[in-house]
Amino acid sequence: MTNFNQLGISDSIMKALEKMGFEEATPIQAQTIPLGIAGKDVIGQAQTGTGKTAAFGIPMIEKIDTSVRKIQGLVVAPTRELAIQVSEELHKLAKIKGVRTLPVYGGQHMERQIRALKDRPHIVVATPGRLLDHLRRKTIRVEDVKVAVLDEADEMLNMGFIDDIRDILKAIPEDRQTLLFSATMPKEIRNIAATLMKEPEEVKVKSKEMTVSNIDQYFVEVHEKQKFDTLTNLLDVHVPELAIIFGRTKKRVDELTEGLQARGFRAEGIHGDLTQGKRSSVLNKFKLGRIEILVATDVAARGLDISGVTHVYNFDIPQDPESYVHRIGRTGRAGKMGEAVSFITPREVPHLHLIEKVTKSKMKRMTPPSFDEAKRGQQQLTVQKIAKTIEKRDLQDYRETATELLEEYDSVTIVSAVLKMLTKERRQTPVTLSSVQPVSVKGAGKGNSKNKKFRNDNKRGFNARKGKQGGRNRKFQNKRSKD
Ligand SMILES: Nc1ncnc2c1ncn2[C@@H]1O[C@H](COP(=O)(O)OP(=O)(O)OP(=O)(O)O)[C@@H](O)[C@H]1O
Ligand SMILES: [Mg+2]
Repeated sequence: MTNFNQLGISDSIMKALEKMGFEEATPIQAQTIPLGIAGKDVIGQAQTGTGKTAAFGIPMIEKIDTSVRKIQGLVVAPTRELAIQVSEELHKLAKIKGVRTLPVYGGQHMERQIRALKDRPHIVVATPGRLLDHLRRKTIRVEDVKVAVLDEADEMLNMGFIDDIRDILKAIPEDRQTLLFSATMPKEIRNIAATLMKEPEEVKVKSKEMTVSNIDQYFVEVHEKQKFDTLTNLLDVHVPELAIIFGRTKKRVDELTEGLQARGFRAEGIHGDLTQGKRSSVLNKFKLGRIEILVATDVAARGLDISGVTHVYNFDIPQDPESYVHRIGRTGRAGKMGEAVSFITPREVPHLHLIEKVTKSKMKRMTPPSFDEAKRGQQQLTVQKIAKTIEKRDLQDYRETATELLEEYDSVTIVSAVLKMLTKERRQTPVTLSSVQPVSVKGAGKGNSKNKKFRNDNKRGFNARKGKQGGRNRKFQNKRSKD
């Protein structure tokens, strides 16, 4: 265990860390903060939820000269929600020093954003598309950037973003410091990364598995048509505090959300086709616990740090193993426990094994609960509600009627009727989803190196997600770069 005061951090940030309740540095922080402060380029890889944001944020904040009203630190992150979150975390670390941070992302009002940029923040956290937009319009100045960070570096250097990232980095002076962080870093991506950096120090927090050990990982083998009923049964038995359910496509997310709502769950969906206003409001409601289930595409897979997420369900198994690692990493963060359940159709079993092999982790088989078990789960919820009402002790007004009822019926019959009235009987609402193709590992390659397999699968995953032909791919990039 390392104390932050051993890492050469200045007083104002030390105070911020104390205020944030960070007592000890995590391993990735202990290993990369001194390198970052020393001005080195760093590629940092550590598991999800282990504090990579502060690992790049602290050295960046250290380099900011607050007397100079220019952008000196630039972080690029793949999604809008992540840009906002990273900006907030940096703000917490930097405000005592007087460093001003600004998130800049697609879907936000352009004029307002330009005004905010004119106000000269010290650090900007941006999504790539919108950042390029500003660079082209010359509404952002990056000539004074001393530290550039790619958060979720492998995603940022994935084929869909690579050209954008090159263009962005070209605009920043070469004597900059470049920091790249992610929980996953396939070798081919690391090679690309090295071309953008100066003698980077590679720090990989050693662990046997790519996933964190405090996430219990399960799989449920289930036929496509039974997936939805299995999901609601599981939710009734698990009773998650907050759960994220990942679906493969936007349409799938919409259908799942509607289905869950129809069965009485407080669920809302998030994906790239929604307006930014809707995306933000859904995420805020989820953070506040006003909805209990967030249904999402991979747009919510990376980086999001929402405390209280106890369960992640892969309703559809992700194509690539990295996506699996990031998705399940939305739970089990900062040392807390979490549970991840992946649905596998019988034809997808080989894909499950591939994910296990690449991530070096094992998923335990979970027997799906029966309808009766789910029913008992639902009733338990009602029992809890009744117990809470009893504890409040303000039942005086009801006693007379209760006594009369007891003269007419026996107590078990009365309580059963109350339970029935208060329990959501979900199965009365049938839900059918459009069918989807199973994920397959065909063409994953039989090379003897795991990396090769990983790479192949990774590419396939990319194609499957982002359109197979070059043309469609391009279209996708355009769409994405508008972010
Ligand atoms: N040293 C620390 N002590 C206690 N909590 C910490 C510490 N460092 C970070 N945290 C908290 O841990 C949580 C996870 O941190 P963060 O989001 O930076 O993880 P990450 O490694 O970037 O994960 P991901 O790979 O999913 O992006 C955050 O809530 C953060 O505030
Ligand atoms: Mg992160």
